[in-house]
Amino acid sequence: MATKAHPDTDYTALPELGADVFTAPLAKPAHVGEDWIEPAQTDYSSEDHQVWDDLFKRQMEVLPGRAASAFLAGLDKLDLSRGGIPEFGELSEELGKLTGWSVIPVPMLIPDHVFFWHLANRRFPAGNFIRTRETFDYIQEPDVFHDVFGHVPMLTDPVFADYMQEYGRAGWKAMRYNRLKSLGALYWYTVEFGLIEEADGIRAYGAGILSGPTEAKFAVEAKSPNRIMLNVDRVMRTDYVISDLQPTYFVIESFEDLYRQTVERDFDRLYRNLAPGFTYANSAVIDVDNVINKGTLEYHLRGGRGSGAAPV
Ligand SMILES: C[C@H](O)[C@H](O)[C@H]1CNc2nc(N)[nH]c(=O)c2N1
Ligand SMILES: N[C@@H](Cc1ccccc1)C(=O)O
Ligand SMILES: [Fe+2]
Repeated sequence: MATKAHPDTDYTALPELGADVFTAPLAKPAHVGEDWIEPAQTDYSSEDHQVWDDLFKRQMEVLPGRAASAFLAGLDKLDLSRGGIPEFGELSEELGKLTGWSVIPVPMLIPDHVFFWHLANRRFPAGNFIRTRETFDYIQEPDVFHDVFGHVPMLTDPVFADYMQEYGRAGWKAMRYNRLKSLGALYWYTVEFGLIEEADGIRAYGAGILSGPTEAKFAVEAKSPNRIMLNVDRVMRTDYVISDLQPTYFVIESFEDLYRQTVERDFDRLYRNLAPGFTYANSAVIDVDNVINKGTLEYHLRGGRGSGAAPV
């Protein structure tokens, strides 16, 4: 009989789901296996590569002075400015030398437990496809530009790289406590939309901020959003929107501080005390908050995306 991996201690084999570790199934395309890895990266057209180059150029016009230094250093270390959609094999080779991570192609959003399993093994699942000109400004599904440009440079930072692996390891426990949404909020407010205090001011390290020009400006310098120091107990109770700019961003002092607040703390007690849903609205400022600046929320009060409100 095949031995079954124990989700909290053995990260080598994909654990089987059961009544205690359950996530909603996603329709798996027939050409991928249980690991959801694409047999090969897409054979991109020259237009696909051109879309990448244009997205890259647009980001480089806004990121200096707004992106975290770890991110900009990562772009450099991986030579991501050389043009065209990176080949994942070559990219993994370079990244592997730096922090032991690799990048694997996946077709779309993959099930939570598979996503966690890859992260726990220092494999970053990246969307294979690239957006088109029609969806140039905004897509909801993560494509290769969001995943590779936005996430992969941060994986060159040794502390952040460890945090990502530990996040993957943390997933199954959260599932057993039925608190995946709470852990998901932590991912959202750090990995996707995190800000960091640097000597020259606040900078972005979250991939959702760094992969688009509007949010890069909005998150770092607009008057609308709240900017609050990260507090894990608070963030894991906070709702989030996936379809618009964030009303609130959470700020870390350093990646070491993020690591201390999360990896070096046992979440069991926290999970036991968390309500199954969210307690705080994504625009709320509450008593315990260490507020850097309280936003006007003007953008959201005017109706947000689709209303024509300026992201100010
Ligand atoms: C909560 C969980 O970490 C998150 O929703 C996962 C699920 N599956 C994913 N799948 C892909 N391809 N990319 C992602 O960022 C995620 N995120
Ligand atoms: N230390 C957390 C795990 C964790 C690591 C990294 C990020 C988030 C959570 C736990 O005991 O569950
Ligand atoms: Fe992402």
